[in-house]
Amino acid sequence: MSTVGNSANIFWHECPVGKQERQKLLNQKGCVVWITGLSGSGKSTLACSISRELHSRGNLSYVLDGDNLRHGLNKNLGFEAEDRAENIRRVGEVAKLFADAGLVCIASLISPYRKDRDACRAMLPESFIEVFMNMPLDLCEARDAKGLYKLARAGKIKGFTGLDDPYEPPLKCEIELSRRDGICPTPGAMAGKVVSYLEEKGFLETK
Ligand SMILES: Nc1ncnc2c1ncn2[C@@H]1O[C@H](COP(=O)(O)OS(=O)(=O)O)[C@@H](OP(=O)(O)O)[C@H]1O
Ligand SMILES: Nc1ncnc2c1ncn2[C@@H]1O[C@H](COP(=O)(O)OP(=O)(O)O)[C@@H](O)[C@H]1O
Repeated sequence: MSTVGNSANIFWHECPVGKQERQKLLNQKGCVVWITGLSGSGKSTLACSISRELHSRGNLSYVLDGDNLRHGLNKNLGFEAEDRAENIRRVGEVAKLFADAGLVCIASLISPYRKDRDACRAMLPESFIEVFMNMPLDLCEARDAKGLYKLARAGKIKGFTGLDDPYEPPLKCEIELSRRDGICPTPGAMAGKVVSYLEEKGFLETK
């Protein structure tokens, strides 16, 4: 019997079919690809490109997109630091479940605070791949695909990441994606780099 957080008198129940059996069935190893970066840096586009590439290779993946999850699981959270921290904690726990199911879980969230990302990493030793979308603020703002930078500049959105809210870039991540000679690689090229990394590390087969 244990107490975890506010849950007292709880018991962990083991099931006969575990992660190893699921991985053998899927011929892949569960892991979490965690994509972090500013709004407009290309996180969602990359996440979908990775998922498409994995699908074409016969690997099962699932995308957890910050924006999308805020329509349901995280609809009770705002953008204050503590809400962003809870957002990342919650998504980290869900991602861990997907990895335990044997999937390649692709999480794409701004996830601005290093300590929050590191807490997710600590939940997934040896199976957490942090991908930093290192695109400068001026590029993200020039894109402004959702018009949010314009609204933030006009004072209609307070605490917008990169403008009047912090973003702490990774100090040490598995993969850093950035422009080359001022040119942004295509989503396909970036997805290829991530998938090659997963292959090299043995996540895409168990046989
Ligand atoms: N204040 C503020 N700051 C940053 N982003 C904002 C904000 N308000 C709304 N949005 C929209 O929310 C998306 C980011 O949600 P996340 O869950 O990824 O954010 S976080 O990880 O909790 O910081 C983000 O989506 P992306 O552009 O895909 O990153 C925005 O569309
Ligand atoms: N590799 C890329 N090259 C050029 N434009 C891109 C690339 N990736 C994303 N974009 C564009 O940038 C904008 C933001 O992309 P998105 O994936 O929504 O970013 P985020 O999820 O980080 O907010 C979109 O208009 C998208 O088409």
